[in-house]
Amino acid sequence: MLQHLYVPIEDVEKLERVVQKLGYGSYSTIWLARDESSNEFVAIKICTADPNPHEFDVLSNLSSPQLSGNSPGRSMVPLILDSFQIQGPNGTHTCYVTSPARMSLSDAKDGSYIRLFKLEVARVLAAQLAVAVEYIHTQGLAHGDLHSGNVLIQLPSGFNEMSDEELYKIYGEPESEVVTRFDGEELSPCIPSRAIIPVWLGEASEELQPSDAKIILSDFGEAFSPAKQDKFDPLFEGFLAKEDDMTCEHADALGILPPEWWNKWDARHKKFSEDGKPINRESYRSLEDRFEDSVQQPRRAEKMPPFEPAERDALLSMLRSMLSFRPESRPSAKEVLASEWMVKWALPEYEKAQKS
Ligand SMILES: Nc1ncnc2c1ncn2[C@@H]1O[C@H](COP(=O)(O)OP(=O)(O)OP(=O)(O)O)[C@@H](O)[C@H]1O
Repeated sequence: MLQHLYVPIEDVEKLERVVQKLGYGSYSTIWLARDESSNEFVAIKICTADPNPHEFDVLSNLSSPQLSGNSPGRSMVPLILDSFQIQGPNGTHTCYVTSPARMSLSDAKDGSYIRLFKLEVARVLAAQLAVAVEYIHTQGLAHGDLHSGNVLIQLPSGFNEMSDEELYKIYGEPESEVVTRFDGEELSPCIPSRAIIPVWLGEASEELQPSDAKIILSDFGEAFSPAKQDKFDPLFEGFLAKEDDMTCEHADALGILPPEWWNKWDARHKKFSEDGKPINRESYRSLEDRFEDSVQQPRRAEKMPPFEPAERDALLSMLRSMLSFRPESRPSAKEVLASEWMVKWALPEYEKAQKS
């Protein structure tokens, strides 16, 4: 708990023009506020009491006006519009102002019973993600924590025209809950006395339209410079899964590991013949099987068009190359943008959405 020293709500309420809470993470709370000069909504990220938040440094560098101004990827990273500090009982909280967002992709799915996007929207989102990642790579950075909770959707145009009263009428006023201890003891002064529940500005994934599907790639807390630092993560991790089970899943989906790794994996004999055929198993799912039961079948069940075979094959071919076991065999973001699926399906859909 001591590393996660949040700001007391009273200190947030002292900030002028904070109107709602947008979200929270392990290292911050994020608030919707109105910029006094432009009258537009902004997001204020208030970090936990950490004298030197890594993300702030990264985003400050990315926001530098010297960096290529008109690259489309630049509009998809949260540029810092302003920054200040709050002193609280836990120490100094760095606060920075960025564009506000409506929801993350995972929020949009959680807000839906069917958890699917329109095919056009999925293409537009994937194209922008590749553009954004390629942009940050050109700035010498790797994001380090790409997942659907960190891809945010921008607020719809027209949101800024809303008055605070209209905002509260449509989305509700801030609701808070008193913070108590399980053992009934007094809270220490470093724990906020109340917590505000984040507002829901989002909509169900299937309702999102291509023209509204504009992303902001957020959470640069794990970003790093590959030229200065190596970082290794497994392609997939499982919650509570054993390492051998995860390795088996990798080999089922993507084929056997490179020989020098395969030969070191002793448990392979229990699950595979020496030439990599699955043995002693009732179920075994290749990448194509997983795509069929996790993407195509749910789409058909909800009467949403599935991927046509030519597009599916191009998409799987791009994904398979991105999931190569050896990092050096994986395409760069630039090469991903040049893949058949991007060129024939995703990027044209993105261009169409920009014009509409
Ligand atoms: N600009 C923004 N506009 C709207 N909501 C945002 C914005 N930035 C972040 N959020 C929301 O707040 C949540 C937490 O943000 P973020 O992941 O950046 O915080 P964090 O403290 O670095 O968290 P963690 O490292 O635990 O993910 C996000 O999942 C998102 O829902």
